[in-house]
Amino acid sequence: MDPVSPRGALPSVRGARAVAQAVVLCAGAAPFAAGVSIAVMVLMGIVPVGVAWSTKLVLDGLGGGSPAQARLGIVGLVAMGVATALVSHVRRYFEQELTRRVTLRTQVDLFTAVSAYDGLEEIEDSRFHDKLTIAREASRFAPIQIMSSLLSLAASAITLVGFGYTLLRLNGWLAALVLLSALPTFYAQLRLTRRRTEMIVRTTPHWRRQAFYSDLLLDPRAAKEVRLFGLGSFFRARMVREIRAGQADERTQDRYAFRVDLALSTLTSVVAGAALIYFVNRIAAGHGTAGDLVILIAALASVQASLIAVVMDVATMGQLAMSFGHYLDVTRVNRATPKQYRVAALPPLAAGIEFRDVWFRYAPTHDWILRGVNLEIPRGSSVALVGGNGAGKSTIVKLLCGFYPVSRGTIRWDGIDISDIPPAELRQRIRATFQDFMTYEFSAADNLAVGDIAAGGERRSLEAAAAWAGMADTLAALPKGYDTLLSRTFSDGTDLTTDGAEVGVLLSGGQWQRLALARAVLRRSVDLLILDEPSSGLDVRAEHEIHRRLVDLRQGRTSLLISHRLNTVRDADIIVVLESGVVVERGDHDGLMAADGTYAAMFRLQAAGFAETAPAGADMP
Ligand SMILES: Nc1ncnc2c1ncn2[C@@H]1O[C@H](COP(=O)(O)OP(=O)(O)OP(=O)(O)O)[C@@H](O)[C@H]1O
Repeated sequence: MDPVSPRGALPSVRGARAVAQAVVLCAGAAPFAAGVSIAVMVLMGIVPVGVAWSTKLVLDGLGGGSPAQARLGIVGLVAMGVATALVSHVRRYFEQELTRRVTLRTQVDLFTAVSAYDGLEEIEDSRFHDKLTIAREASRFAPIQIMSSLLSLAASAITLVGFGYTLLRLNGWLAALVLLSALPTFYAQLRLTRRRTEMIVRTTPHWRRQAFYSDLLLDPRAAKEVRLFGLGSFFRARMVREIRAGQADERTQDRYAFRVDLALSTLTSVVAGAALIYFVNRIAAGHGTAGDLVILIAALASVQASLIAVVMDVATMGQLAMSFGHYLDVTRVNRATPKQYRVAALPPLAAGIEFRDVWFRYAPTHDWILRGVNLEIPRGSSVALVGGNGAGKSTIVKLLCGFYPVSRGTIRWDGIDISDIPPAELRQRIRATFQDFMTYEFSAADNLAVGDIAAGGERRSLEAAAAWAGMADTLAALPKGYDTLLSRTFSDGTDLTTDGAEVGVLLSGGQWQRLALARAVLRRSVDLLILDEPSSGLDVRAEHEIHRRLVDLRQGRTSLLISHRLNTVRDADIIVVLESGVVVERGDHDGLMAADGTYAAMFRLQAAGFAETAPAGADMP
C-alpha cells in the first residue's frame, strides 16, 4: 500500500474519482435521502435569485404605479420565505438520516477490509496505522461532507448563473470584473488546500501518539504502574507535548490562511465598492431605476459570495477527497488483489509439519531472528521447544500460524508449502494458546466461546473445557455464573443487582491463563495444538495438575509446547533447543541429558534452584 501521501489533495483524476465514489456511496446507502438533498440544493440555489427579482418587482411596481406587479413580487417574496423556512428543517432531517446510513455502510466496509488482512505485517506497520487513522476519520464524515460540498457547489452555481445573467444584463464590463476578481481567490484556495492536506498528513502521527498517552492514562491495565511509579504527570506531559506539536503545525497553517483570506476579502470588497459607486453615479445620471440598484446590490453580493463558495467547496472537496482516498485505498486493497492459493482445502494432517531451512526477520532492516531453522513435527508426536529469551520460539509459532511469510526457506504441511494454503484453512487446523493471550471484557462464557466461534457457544462444551482447565468451580461461583461479565470498565446493561452494585468481576492472572487454555482446547478435532508458555502464571499445584492433563491431551496428538519450565517438557517425544534463531540440539530428555549439552546445563541449573543452596553465580543482578 502507498505510504500516506498528500498528493491526492490536488485537483486530479484520483480526486475526481474519490468524489464520484463518495456520491455513489451516499446514493447507494440512502437513495431517498440523497434525492431529497438534491431537490433542496436546487431550491436553495434558486431562492436568492427569486428574492432579488421579486424585490425588484415590488419596488418597480410601487414606483411605476403598477400594483399588480408589486403584488406579484410580494407573492414571490412570501413563497421564497416559506420555502427557505421549511427547507432548512427538511434538509437537517434528511442530512442526519443520510449521515447515519452512510456511517453504517462505511464502518462495515472499513472493518471488513481491515479484518481481511490475513497477517500481522500491516497491523504492526506505523505507516499503515497513520493511513488507517485518516481512513477511519474519513469514513465517518468525508462522504457526507463531499456530498454536501457538491450540493452546495451546485446551489452556488445555480445562484451564480442566475445573478451572473442579471449582472450581465445590467453591465457586461461589471460582470467581467467581478468574475475576474474571483480568480486570485480560486488559485489561493487551491494552494491553501494543498498545504492543509500536507499538514493533516504531518500531524496525524502526533494525534495518534496523543491518543496513545490519553488511552494509557485511562487504561485499567496500566493503572497500577501509572500510580505506583507516579507516571501520571510524565504521560500527561508527553500527551501535552504531542498536542502542542500538532497544534503548532495547525497554527502556522491557520495564520497563513488568515493572511491570505484577509487579502482576498479586501480585494473582493474593493471591487464591490468600486462597482457600487460606478452604478450609483449612473442611476443618479438617469440610467436605471431604484429596482435596478436593489438588484445590483443583491447580484454583486451574491455573485461574489457564490464565487467564493464555489472556490471554497472545490478546495474542501479536494481535501476531503484526499482523506476519502485513504479510506478507498484501505477498503479496496484486498478486493483489488485477492491472493490465489494453490490448495483450496487442506486434508487432515497425515505425515507432519516441517520447517526447511527457514530464515526470518520482521523487517528487511532488522536482524535475522531465525537463521536456517530445520524442524520436524511428525504427526502424533509431542514436540517441545526450549531456549533463552528472544531465541525465536514464539516467532516459530507465529510463522506456523501463517501470520508472516518466511523470508527464506519453507514451512511444509504434509509436504505442502503453507504459503500455498489459504490462511483461514490452515488456522482451522490449529489451536493455540499464546504467551500474550487475550483477556476479553466479555462474559466468562463468551471468553471461552471465542475459542470455537462456529460452535455458537454451546454451553456443555464450554463447561467441559472450563472443567478441563480446572475453572468449573471458579466460574460457577461467580455472581452470575458463566454469564458474569469479566470487566469492571464495561457494563452489559443487566449486571446490576437490586441494590445497584455492579457484579462484573476481574479474574486473577492464573485464572485468566486457565481460561485461555480452556479456550484453546475447546475444539478437540484440530490437527496441531500449540501451547506457548501455557503454565507460566499457574501456582505449583495448578501447574502440576494442568501439566498432567496436558500430557494426557497431547498423547497421540500433534503438539508443540514452548516452556521455560523444563520439568514440563521432559515427557515430550522430541525436545528442540533454539539459540539465537538456530536449532542447536534435538532429542528426547534422556538423550539430551546424556549428551550433556545446552539442554542438560539448563535443566541442571533449574533443578539446582530447588536445592537448598543456589549454585554459585546464580544471584540476581
Ligand atoms: N512483532 C515483532 N516485530 C519485531 N521484532 C519482534 C517482533 N516479535 C518479536 N520480535 C523480536 O524477535 C526476537 C525473538 O522473539 P520471540 O518472541 O520469538 O522470542 P522467544 O524465544 O519466544 O522469547 P521468550 O522466551 O522471551 O518468550 C526478539 O528479539 C524480539 O525482539
